[in-house]
Amino acid sequence: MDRFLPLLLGVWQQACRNIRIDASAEAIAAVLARRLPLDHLLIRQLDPARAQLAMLAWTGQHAPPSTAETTSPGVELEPLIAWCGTRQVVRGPAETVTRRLPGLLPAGLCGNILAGGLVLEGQVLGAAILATEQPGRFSQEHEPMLAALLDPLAVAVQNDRLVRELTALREAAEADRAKLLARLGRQDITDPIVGAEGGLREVMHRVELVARADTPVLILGETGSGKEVVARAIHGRSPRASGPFLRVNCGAIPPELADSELFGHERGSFTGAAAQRKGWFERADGGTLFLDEVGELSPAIQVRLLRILQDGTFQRVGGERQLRVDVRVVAATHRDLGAMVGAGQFRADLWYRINVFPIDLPALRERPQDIPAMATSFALRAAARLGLPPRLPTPEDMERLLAYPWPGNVRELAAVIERAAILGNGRALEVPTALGGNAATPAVAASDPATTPARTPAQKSEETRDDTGETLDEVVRRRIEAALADCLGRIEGPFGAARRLGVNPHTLRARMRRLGIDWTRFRPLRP
Ligand SMILES: Nc1ncnc2c1ncn2[C@@H]1O[C@H](COP(=O)(O)OP(=O)(O)OP(=O)(O)O)[C@@H](O)[C@H]1O
Repeated sequence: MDRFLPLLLGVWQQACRNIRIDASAEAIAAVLARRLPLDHLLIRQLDPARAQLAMLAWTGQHAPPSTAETTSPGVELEPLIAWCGTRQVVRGPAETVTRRLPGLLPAGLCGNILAGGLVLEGQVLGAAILATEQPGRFSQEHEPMLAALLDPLAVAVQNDRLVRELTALREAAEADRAKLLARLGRQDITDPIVGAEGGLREVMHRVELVARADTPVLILGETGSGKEVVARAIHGRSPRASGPFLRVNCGAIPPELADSELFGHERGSFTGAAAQRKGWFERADGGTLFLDEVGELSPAIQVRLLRILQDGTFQRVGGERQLRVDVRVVAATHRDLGAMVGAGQFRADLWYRINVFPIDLPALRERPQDIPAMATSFALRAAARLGLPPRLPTPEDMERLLAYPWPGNVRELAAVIERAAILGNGRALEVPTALGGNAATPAVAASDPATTPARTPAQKSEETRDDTGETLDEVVRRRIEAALADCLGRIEGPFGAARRLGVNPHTLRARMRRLGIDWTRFRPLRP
């Protein structure tokens, strides 16, 4: 073995330096040619599971134009796979080797052959074939030499295989991403921030200031005003941008699961904990964790959160080990956390910790100058998502949009524009119908919207009916119908009527049955 050491070292170096097999085969062949008679080095890949044999590399002057040759039909691969597994070296004229191991040599290869199987961690990968065009040039002393070289050659094949797998996975992930973005009508996963130069100028200034620091940020704003968009902007401009950005809706986690959701659990730590699970903090390691609706966390979780914010350590539920993560926390709430602290509902020490750098996000009605650009951007996005020709709001539409107080903020505006696009079906944007009669008249808009408390469309219909003399059932019917119209007939889910009305979907369905309300009437595209 010692006499092959310089050769072996040279081949290992080339196998490790070159990731793709065509490059490593060329480099290895050049090293081998200094010690061996060699015209061609061939690397064949064997896939025992699919019974496939393919040519990975073929070096030398008379290499074939393509190395894509695969198994000839009818070739029985079992004996070849078994031989590769033994890692024995064969030597002899091409015809003799072919008779002994059918399928090993590609058609057209003649001369003298030295070949051995490539195996890594017990898995048969393929075979390496050394060939000279003149007969009889390999001798017995070359056999142990090739046997010693089979390991680095197997590593070269494995590197190539792993790179191909990674490339295929990356391409599949990119294709999925492109497909999903096309369905969302976007070019990029991050939302373009409309209004960055307008109503959000001050917000974006604060985002730029804080992004590069690693301090916690607290974003304060009404529901749907764009708190997540701002949190993503902070992450995207921070040194953690290439790390994960994860959003947790603290209000949606059942209190009894909050501990395990945020910090993970060990296997068997409670009934149903069948396997170990990483919590949100661990999954966000190296990135940003966006704790939305942070005011909804229970007092017990607030204590644990304070600890992880103070020293970065935590324990999984049922675990004894102290774990450490490097996570930046961006929290958000639509609640008045200061008042909650005063009322004893939120820990003062946690509030000080997350309130280092608050960002106040104005409600949409406080920045009407952004509405035209947003409506246009959402109209284009809706058209792309729905596969319709782009239709933009008319000046009259803009007036209506500007007159409406947008209690649901940007999210509501996006939903109205999408509804308008669906209703218009590519001909126009049906903004008046999409606003569903809820749009404030210019007279209403003239009353100072900034001082008008946010009202849902359903709330507004409630206010006007007092003097109409409606029965209770009629009132309920009107509210349900208004919510269904707003939610395009959807009952369940985050954008469903049940959520909007604050009732359980089962309760809503039961009421609808009793009142004879047919949700299909509210679906925009009825067959
Ligand atoms: N400035 C903006 N430019 C473009 N789109 C925006 C902007 N602000 C918000 N949006 C869009 O409005 C919708 C709601 O935004 P986002 O989810 O960030 O609001 P939020 O305040 O986090 O809501 P919630 O309080 O319900 O968690 C999203 O679809 C988002 O893309």
